[in-house]
Amino acid sequence: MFGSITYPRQWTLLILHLAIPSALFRFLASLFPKSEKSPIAAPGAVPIFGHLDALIFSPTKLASIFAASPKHGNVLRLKLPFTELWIVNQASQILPTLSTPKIYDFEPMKSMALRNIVGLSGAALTAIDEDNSGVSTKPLPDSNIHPDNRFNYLERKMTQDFTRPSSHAALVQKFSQNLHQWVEECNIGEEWVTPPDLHIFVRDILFKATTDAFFGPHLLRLSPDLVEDIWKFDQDVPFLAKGLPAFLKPKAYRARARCIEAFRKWRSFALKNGPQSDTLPEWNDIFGLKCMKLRNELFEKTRGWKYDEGACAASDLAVLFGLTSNAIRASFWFLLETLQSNELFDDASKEVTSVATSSGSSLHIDERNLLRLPLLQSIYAETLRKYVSVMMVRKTRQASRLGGYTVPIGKKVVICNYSEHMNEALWQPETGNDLHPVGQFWGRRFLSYSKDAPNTPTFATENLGRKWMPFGVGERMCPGRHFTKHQMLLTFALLSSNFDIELTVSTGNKAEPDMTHFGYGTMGPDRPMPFRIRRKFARQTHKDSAAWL
Ligand code: HEM
Repeated sequence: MFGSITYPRQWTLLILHLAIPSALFRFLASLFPKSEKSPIAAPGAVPIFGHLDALIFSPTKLASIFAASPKHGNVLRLKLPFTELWIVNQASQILPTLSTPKIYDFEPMKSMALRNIVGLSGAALTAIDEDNSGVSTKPLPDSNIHPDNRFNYLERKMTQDFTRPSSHAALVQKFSQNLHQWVEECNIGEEWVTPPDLHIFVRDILFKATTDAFFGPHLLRLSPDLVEDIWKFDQDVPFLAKGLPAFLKPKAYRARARCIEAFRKWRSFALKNGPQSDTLPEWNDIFGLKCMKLRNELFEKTRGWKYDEGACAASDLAVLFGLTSNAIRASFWFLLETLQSNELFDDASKEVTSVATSSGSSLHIDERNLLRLPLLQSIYAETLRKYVSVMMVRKTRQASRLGGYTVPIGKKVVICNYSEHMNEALWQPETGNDLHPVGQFWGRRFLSYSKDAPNTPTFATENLGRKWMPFGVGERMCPGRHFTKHQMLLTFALLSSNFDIELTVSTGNKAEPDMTHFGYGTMGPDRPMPFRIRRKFARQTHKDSAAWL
């Protein structure tokens, strides 16, 4: 109905509408002296609008503000016309902030994300907002919520059931089985074929393998277009997250509505045909992982959720988004970066060979040992260091001391892993001449060489938690991190050992991160990466040991 607003005049009106009252408020506030010292403003603020331009229109500028911020202090202010966020840098401030949920609360931010990104509203959202008991087993001290109404705690507990060892084992086993099946059955033969983009290629394989493993095969069977719609929705998540009105970008809202509809369809099918909870296996092909059924049982018990199929479907969409968005892009970057260096690719392939055997007609990878390979782990860690940027936002539940300042109640603080990941001072290599600036990918950055065994490096984990934080830190640290690592390493292992893959891009035409996703997780590539691919060996001919790799 409406076209997306891209006209400068309309944007200007919108901004003035937002900015003038707040500028007036700031002027009045400035007449009264402040008693507390505030942190200095982050670089790049302009009069009246502060950092609004960077936050809304210029993610590249925002990225440089975060990258430069550690030089200016541990705590800085990101100024907006009507509010401000405090940026928190350096492990000494970040770790306590993210590990003290009774002061730094994630729930209001999660509620805002669910409202803006997946469109949750009404009584379902109220159940989230009214629960101030936190997500630990023990409710927060100032909460008087009845244990049965601790929706946020219970929903998180049911969802994170997928991290229980036997549930995780079922997930990775299904994922691995799906990926092996794709390798066996895809129509890539021994002649070169030339798909137009490595990212789309990897994305499509992994999306199906992962989604079928988590939700069972019926979600995509009932709604095959979800394979496309999810990425249209994903592309516009940064727009949706800002809570701007629908008429500015109707296509974003339409893609989201189609994704939610796909979950409605699946839920109606699964609820009719799924197993009862007293006989719940770890995985079944109707509901997928047990956690999806457990979540649904909670929805059925909770006021505001019980009869709201739209809310349940929207919440399931949030799970799919968390499951696929970041990890799949990261798997693509892992493969791309390794393909871009012959030396790195050869060494990484040798490592894969060391844990591979052929059994009958198919390749067997010892996945447990795959996850321990030092170079592969280093490439995985470097991929996440370079390509993940997540803004972790918290709201203070009470006043507190932070980096020498008093942070008042109700203040939003933001931690972005990118500030640490791009802080040159933290990432100097041990060997002085061998410099690898933080802006460049260096697959061996996380290897440690000992004097006794200089040719057998290990994966360096010392002090890692103080500077490498793609999955966050503390209570809300990502529960999908183990699956992500499994996915990234296995994808590389299976693709590199079964296929010859060559990039066909012209020299210098290297994909860079698409900064429109800055702050929202793993950034995608900013351009297509054409390539060619052929099967290494004819199907059904893997007879002997891994010598053919
Ligand atoms: C490269 C891959 C991934 C990255 C970089 C990533 C990053 C993160 C980060 C930084 C957080 C914490 C946010 C905060 O503290 O504000 C988080 C939370 C979360 N992630 Fe991931 N994630 C990835 C993959 C996954 C996967 C595969 C899943 C599987 C479902 C997942 C599910 C979740 C969930 C459910 C939470 C919320 C945890 C809670 O409420 O306590 N993530 N993720």
